[in-house]
Amino acid sequence: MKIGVIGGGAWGTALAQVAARGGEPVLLWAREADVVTSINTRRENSVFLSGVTLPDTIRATGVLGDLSGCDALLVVAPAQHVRSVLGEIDSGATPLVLCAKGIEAGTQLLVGQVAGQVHPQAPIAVLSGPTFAHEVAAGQPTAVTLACEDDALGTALAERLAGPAFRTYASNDVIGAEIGGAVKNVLAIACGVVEGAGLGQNARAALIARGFAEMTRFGLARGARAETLAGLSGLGDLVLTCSSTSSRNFSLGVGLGQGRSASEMLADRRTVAEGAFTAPVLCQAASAVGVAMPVVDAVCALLAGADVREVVGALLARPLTREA
Ligand SMILES: NC(=O)C1=CN([C@@H]2O[C@H](COP(=O)(O)OP(=O)(O)OC[C@H]3O[C@@H](n4cnc5c(N)ncnc54)[C@H](O)[C@@H]3O)[C@@H](O)[C@H]2O)C=CC1
Ligand SMILES: O=C(CO)COP(=O)(O)O
Repeated sequence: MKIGVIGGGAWGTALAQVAARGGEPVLLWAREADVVTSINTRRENSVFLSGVTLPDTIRATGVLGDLSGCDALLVVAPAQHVRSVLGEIDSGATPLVLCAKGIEAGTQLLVGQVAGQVHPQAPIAVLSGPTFAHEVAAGQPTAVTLACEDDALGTALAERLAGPAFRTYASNDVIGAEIGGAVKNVLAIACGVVEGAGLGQNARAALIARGFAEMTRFGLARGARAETLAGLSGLGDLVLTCSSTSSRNFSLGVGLGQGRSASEMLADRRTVAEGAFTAPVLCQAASAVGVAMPVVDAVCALLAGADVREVVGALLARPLTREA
């Protein structure tokens, strides 16, 4: 199965390396000419994943049409750009494996649903889980969910991408796998705020648990299965990104907690903090299905410039309620 990768950021590059581990050729499309040059001439993506030597079997291209001979495409562009990038490629019925984590602004669609609209003939799969790109690239043990409604295709993809230190768990809950990854990015911002504002470890643990309750309520309302949300792509990824400054979303939250403005921190950065884009869409999507997400609402308020102490005070002052 020849794999193509759409997106030459840190995660697309690490996944190209995963796919190339058995010696198979992998073609990676990158939007930036300097990324294409860096990979093809220096065997390194010095822009988004510096310090990692890539094998000769990974070739980069700036031409999306070059991917047309691939048997499956990993889609690793940021969530808000998936529609436009996929719109530029004529991949027919080639399976698309969505690896971005987010909800599209305007439509409130998960990226797999966006891909299904743009390429109705293509089988859709989702790869998601607790996966910092630099750890995967370093060959450190990692496990992911590979979700696909077509069990045979899902199993084939899971086997193709698995490696000695990269375990893939097959699932057919595509929506569940996507919702975990999208929602945890917003909750990671909240946990970063706790860190930045010095609110303590009790608060962070409470946010992870109550955030997981919000993820579960929203996920069930959108058709996810509870066991998927409690698995690698949900709770697993939530715990990872809510406890590490390696997470861009957590780090953005740390800055917010220290009183910095989101727009200042997001201006001019080349790397993506998906939670900042997902948060406002998630607030609307939750309200559309009648689900309360107070932590997500608080993140939206902070991203819009509200005062940290006031937002935290308002969260704590809500009427007492039952846990479940
Ligand atoms: N970095 C990580 O550890 C992981 C990232 N992800 C997800 O993978 C997706 C991609 O993230 P990264 O590879 O980390 O990105 P990155 O932050 O390393 O790089 C930014 C990416 O955004 C792309 N980009 C910027 N503007 C664009 C535009 N107008 N159109 C198309 N692409 C554009 C760049 O080409 C580049 O590929 C995100 O949804 C992220 O949540 C998932 C798991 C792990
Ligand atoms: O999704 C990730 C790890 O699973 C990466 O998290 P950040 O985008 O917050 O860095």
